[in-house]
Amino acid sequence: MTDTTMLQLLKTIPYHVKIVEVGARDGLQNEKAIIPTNIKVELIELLVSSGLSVVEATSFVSPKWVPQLADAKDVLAAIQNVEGARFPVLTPNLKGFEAAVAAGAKEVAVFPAASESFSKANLNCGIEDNLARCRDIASAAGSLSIPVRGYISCVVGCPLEGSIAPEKVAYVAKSLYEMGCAEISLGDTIGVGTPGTVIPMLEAVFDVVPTDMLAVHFHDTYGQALSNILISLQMGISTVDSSVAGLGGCPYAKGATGNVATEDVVYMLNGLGVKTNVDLGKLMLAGDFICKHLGRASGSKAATALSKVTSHASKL
Ligand SMILES: CC(C)(COP(=O)([O-])OP(=O)([O-])OC[C@H]1O[C@@H](n2cnc3c(N)ncnc32)[C@H](O)[C@@H]1OP(=O)([O-])[O-])[C@@H](O)C(=O)NCCC(=O)NCCSC(=O)C[C@@](C)(O)CC(=O)[O-]
Repeated sequence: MTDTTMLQLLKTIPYHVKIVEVGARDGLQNEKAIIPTNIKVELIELLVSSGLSVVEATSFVSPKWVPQLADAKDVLAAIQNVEGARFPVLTPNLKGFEAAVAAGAKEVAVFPAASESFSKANLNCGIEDNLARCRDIASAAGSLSIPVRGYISCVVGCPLEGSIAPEKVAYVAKSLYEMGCAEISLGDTIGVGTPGTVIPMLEAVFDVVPTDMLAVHFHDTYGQALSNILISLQMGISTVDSSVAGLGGCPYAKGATGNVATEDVVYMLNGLGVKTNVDLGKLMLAGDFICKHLGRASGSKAATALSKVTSHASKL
């Protein structure tokens, strides 16, 4: 292939991609054994030192629903002086928002679903009631100049309802946009999407929200995340959520495995010549650190392969 053909194929890919690291929140929320706060804090510090500029830190949700993140206040307190990144936190209602602000949060995220059944399973209320809660948070955040990210779960498929129509996603995206969300992240919560379902979903959302306000959030249950990210980049998306070592899974989405691994995303973007400002070697140290603590192998194919190459090379 000539350089010109390659450039033609890649010309719509952005020059720079912002990675939103969700490992410390989405990655850990499903872990059964409670992880000590100092381990979470050290993970966040290692992630920041790899160059990641947005590291989602925790959630101010009910500890009865997500026991793993019951130490949200302590995590935020411990990272107050960590510089170099923003630390958004999830807030499902005003109670969570107020607790987050009191703990020092400077950015929050609301998280409605495009599926009525998943909304009830995850938040104990339907889409409309939850959007009303999101509006309350957006309004309270607006008066404190706190930016709000809006996540939409189940953008192509739901563990309870199956396929989700693109119009449903566009409806929730428009609602989040109109209430003033600064960024809207489109989540394939159970990782069932392929470019065949992601393209029509993105097209529907592009009709109602400016493309530069959108992010994509893929779980890798069916091994489709990188192809879904690539097609999203080709369609103009330049913000990608991912989780170090591919940690993750939603406690209310049975069977869903981890998020796409940040190391795999960075490896692909490096290969495409796209800037991320993330040092892959330092990112792998963060992945090693948390995998050692969890006592399991990394879910990142790139990190696994690169560490074998490195240990092989060191023996030569
Ligand atoms: C929304 C609720 C709270 C409703 O849960 P509920 O049971 O209906 O709440 P409630 O208002 O009846 O309160 C029940 C108890 O929770 C307390 N409570 C109430 N709110 C809070 C709060 N904010 N922080 C701390 N405590 C809280 C409240 O004070 C009360 O305590 P009690 O009187 O029984 O001792 C619950 O359903 C909840 O916390 N859900 C969150 C579940 C969750 O975090 N799921 C994972 C998120 S991941 C996701 O959604 C997908 C995403 C974003 O990653 C994208 C993707 O992957 O695609």
